[in-house]
Amino acid sequence: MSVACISLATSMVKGASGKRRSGGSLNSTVESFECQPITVALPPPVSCLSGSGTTSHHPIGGSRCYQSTLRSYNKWSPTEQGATLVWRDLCVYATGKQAGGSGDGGPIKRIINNVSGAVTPGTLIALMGSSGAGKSTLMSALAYRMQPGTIVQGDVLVNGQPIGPYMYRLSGFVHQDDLFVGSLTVTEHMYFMAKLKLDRTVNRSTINRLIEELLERTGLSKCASTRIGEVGEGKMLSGGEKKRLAFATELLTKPTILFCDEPTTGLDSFSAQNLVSTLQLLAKRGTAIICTIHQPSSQLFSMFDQVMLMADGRVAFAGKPNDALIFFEQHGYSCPSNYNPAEFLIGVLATAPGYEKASQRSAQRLCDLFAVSEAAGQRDVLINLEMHMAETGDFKITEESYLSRKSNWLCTTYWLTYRAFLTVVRDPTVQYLRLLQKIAIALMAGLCFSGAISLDQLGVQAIQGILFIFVSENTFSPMYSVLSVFPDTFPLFMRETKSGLYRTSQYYVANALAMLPGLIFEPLVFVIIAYWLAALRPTFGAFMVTVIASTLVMNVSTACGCFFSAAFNSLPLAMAYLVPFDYILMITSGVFIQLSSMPKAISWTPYISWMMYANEAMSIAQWEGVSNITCSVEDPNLPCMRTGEEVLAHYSFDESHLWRNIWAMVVIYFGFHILGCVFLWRKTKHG
Ligand SMILES: Nc1ncnc2c1ncn2[C@@H]1O[C@H](COP(=O)(O)OP(=O)(O)OP(=O)(O)O)[C@@H](O)[C@H]1O
Repeated sequence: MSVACISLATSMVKGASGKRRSGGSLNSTVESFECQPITVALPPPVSCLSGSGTTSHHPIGGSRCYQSTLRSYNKWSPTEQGATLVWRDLCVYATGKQAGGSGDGGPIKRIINNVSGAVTPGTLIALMGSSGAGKSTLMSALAYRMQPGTIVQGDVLVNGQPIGPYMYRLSGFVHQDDLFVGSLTVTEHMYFMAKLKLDRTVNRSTINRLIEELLERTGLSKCASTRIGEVGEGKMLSGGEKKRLAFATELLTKPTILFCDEPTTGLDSFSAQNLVSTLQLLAKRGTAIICTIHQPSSQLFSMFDQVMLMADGRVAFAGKPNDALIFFEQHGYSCPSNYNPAEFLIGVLATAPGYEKASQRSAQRLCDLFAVSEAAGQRDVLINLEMHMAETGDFKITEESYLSRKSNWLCTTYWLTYRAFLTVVRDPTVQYLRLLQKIAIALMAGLCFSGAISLDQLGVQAIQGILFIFVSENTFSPMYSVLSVFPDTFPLFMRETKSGLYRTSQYYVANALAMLPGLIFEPLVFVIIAYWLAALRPTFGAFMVTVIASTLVMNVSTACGCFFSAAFNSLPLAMAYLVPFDYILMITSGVFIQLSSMPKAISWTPYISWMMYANEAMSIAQWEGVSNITCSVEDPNLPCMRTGEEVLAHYSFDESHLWRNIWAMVVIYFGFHILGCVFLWRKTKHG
C-alpha cells in the first residue's frame, strides 16, 4: 500500500467531508466512497464485523474488505452494527479545579495533546505507556466519563455521532478501583445491578440465567454466595475476584464498547491471562474493547489486536503489537530477543531518572516520527472517512430513545432501599451496640427517676428532667451517627448516578427509608422502658404522645444529620457546623431558659428547635388537666405551682399547642430531608 494512495484517499475524504452534500441520497454517497479508491487504500485488516456479524475478506490482496466494516449510516444503531469509535485532535486539559468547584483553578495543564485514533468493532486494543503518560485520562475522555476539573477539546465520535450521555448505556467502564457495597453477596450485587441496569420488563428467571452465565464466564460461580466485603474485612472476595465481578457487572448490559482501566493490575499472571482471554472472547462477539495496561507479560502483549503507545499525552505508536516493535527498530530501538517486548517499548518511552530531558526528547521524537508515518496515515483515512460519513448522514441520532430504559421511579427506589437496608442490618455490631446502648440508658434514666416522680414541687422538676432526657437522648446520638452516611458512600454514589443508574432523589429517599425501621424501633424501646420504670403519668394518651414525640424527635434529628452529611464533603466539616447548631437547639428547648424571657432579636430561634416542640408536647401530655400539685408546707415562701396549667406556663408552654408541635416536627423532618437532597444533588453537579 503506498503512501500516495493513502494521501489520495485522505484528501478525497477530507475534500468531500468539508461540506454536507446537498441532494443525493446518503447511501449513494457512501457507495461512491466505499467502492473506489478507499477500499484499496484502507489500513491492513482490523477484525471487522459485517452487517450480519461475520468477517469477510477483501478480494484484493486477501485483506479484509473494509467495506464490510462500514455501516450504511442510514440509521444509527451501534448495538446492531457494532460501534466504531474515532477521535481526532483530542486535547484534555486539567483546570486544577476540584470536585465541588473548589480550588483556585491554578494553571491549566495539557494532559492529552492532539491525539487521534480509531477502534473498530471486534478489536481489543491496549493503551500502554509509562505512568503519567495520560492513558487513564484519554480513556475517560473517550468514554465520556471525564473527571471533574478537566476540559476536553476535539472530536470523539461513535459511528459518526459525537459522544454524549448515551455512552453510559452504550459502553461499559471497568474502573481501576473497584467500588462495591461490601455487605452484599456476589449474587445479590449482580441481581441488584441487573435490576438497575436492565429494563423493568426483564423477568427474574431471565436475570438469574444471565447472572449465572456471567458468573460462569468470569469464574465467579464458586463465590456466588460470598460477601463482597470492605477493605480490611476478613474472608471476603479477593482483589482479583472483585475485578472480575466489576467485569461481570459491566457485561450485564452487553456493552458494544468496553473500557477497562488497568484490569490486570493486582492479578497474578495466570489470572491476568484468563481475564484477557475473556476480553478476547468478548471482542470476537463484536465488542470494541479499550484497555489501559501496565507492563503486560510477552504473552499478554501478543493477545491484543492493537496497541496504542503513549508518552507525555501524545501517541508514539498505534497499530499491531508486532508492528510496534518494527517501528521502534526502524528508528533505532531494537528489542533484545530475550526481552519482554511490552516492557521494552514502555522503557523506551519512559522518563529515566537523571536523564529526564534526554528521555523526553527521544520520546517526543518517536511521537513526531509516528505522526508522519504510514501507520498514522492509514489511521487518519479511517478517521476522516468516519467523520465524512457523519457529516453526510441525513439521519438524526435518536439519543433520547436510545437512552431510555424502561424503569420506574418507585421500582428503582425500592431496589436502592433494599440495598441500603441490607447494609444497615448486616452491620450487626453497630446495630446491637446501638440497641444495647439505648436499653442501658433507658434503664439508668428510668431507675434514677423512679422514686422522684410525684405531684409536688420536686416532682415537677423530676418530670421535666426526665422529659428532657427523652428529648436529648433521641436527638444527639442519632444526629451525629448519620453524619458520615453521604461522605462515606459518595464515590460509589457518584459513579452509579453518573452512569445513569438512578437519580439523586432516589438514592436519598432510599437511604432515608432504610433507616426508618430503626428510627421507630429504638425510641419505642427507650420510651417503653424509661416511661414505666420512672412511673410517669399512667394514661394511654400521655404514653402515646411521649412515644410519638420521641419517635419524631429521633427522625427529625436524623434528617438534620443527613442534611449536614449531604451538605458538607467531610465528617469533620459537618461536625464543625453542627456543634454550634446543637447549642441553639438545646438552649431553646425550654428547659434552661423561659422562652418568653429571651431577647426579642433571637426570640424566633425556639421555632426551629424540635427539642422545644417535643418538650412542649410531652409536657402537655404530663400536665394537661392536672390540678392537685402540692406545695411545700415547710417553706410557704417558696414558689408553688398548683396546677398543670401553671407548670406549663412556667416553661412558656401552652396546652393548646399539642398538635402544632407534632406538625411542626413533621414539617422540619421533611424540610431537612428536602434540603439534604438538594445539597446532595448540587454536589453531583460539581462532582
Ligand atoms: N485533574 C488533574 N489535574 C492535574 N493533573 C492531572 C489531572 N488528572 C491527571 N493529571 C496528570 O496528567 C498526567 C496523566 O495522568 P493519567 O492518570 O492519565 O496517567 P496514566 O498514564 O493513566 O498513569 P498511571 O498509569 O500511573 O495510572 C499525570 O501526570 C497526572 O498527574
